[in-house]
Amino acid sequence: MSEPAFQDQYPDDYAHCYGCGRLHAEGHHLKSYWDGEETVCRYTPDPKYTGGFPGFLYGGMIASLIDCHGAGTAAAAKARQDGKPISRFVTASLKVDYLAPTPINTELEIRGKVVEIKGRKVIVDLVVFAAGTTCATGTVVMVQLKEQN
Ligand SMILES: CCCCCCCCCCCCCCCC(=O)SCCNC(=O)CCNC(=O)[C@H](O)C(C)(C)COP(=O)(O)OP(=O)(O)OC[C@H]1O[C@@H](n2cnc3c(N)ncnc32)[C@H](O)[C@@H]1OP(=O)(O)O
Repeated sequence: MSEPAFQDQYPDDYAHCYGCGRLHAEGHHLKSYWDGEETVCRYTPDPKYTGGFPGFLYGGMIASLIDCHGAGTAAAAKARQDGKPISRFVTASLKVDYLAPTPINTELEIRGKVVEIKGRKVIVDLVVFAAGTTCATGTVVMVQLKEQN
């Protein structure tokens, strides 16, 4: 992973996201990278993000992981296709299926796969793994900001 994370390539004006903006003082600072044709993001949730009972992550945080890694994946895929620097995408649609409880204090692996790039729209499928178990899957529709096109 010698290339900078996708999020570390966002222009400064677009790097303030709570989930993944490098310039957000209190955010999660998620980092996404290429891994062959897929993308990967690793994150170990803190117990303060506990869900309904101890030891497990709350669903909103899982959605955030899918959302922000999906946005990074869309931006990187569009940049790679067009041979241009990374630009900023926003979430138009976010779907999550929760398949198994997701532990905290365990490194999670979020993997992304591009389904479609059409104009400013990129669709990405995502999977959240914990110690080899598939905990959640998701699909996002990301749209490139017009001023970034
Ligand atoms: C980052 C900070 C920037 C700040 C400086 C700039 C400000 C500029 C405001 C941007 C807002 C930022 C918000 C904060 C960033 C988040 O926190 S991201 C999480 C929350 N997301 C949002 O708040 C996004 C709110 N939604 C929107 O702004 C607009 O609906 C969108 C998503 C930009 C799309 O609008 P649009 O650019 O007019 O795109 P549009 O031509 O309608 O659609 C493009 C394609 O996407 C498809 N599409 C659109 N919506 C959907 C949907 N819901 N489901 C499925 N497909 C869809 C369309 O069908 C179309 O597909 P094709 O026909 O080409 O196949």
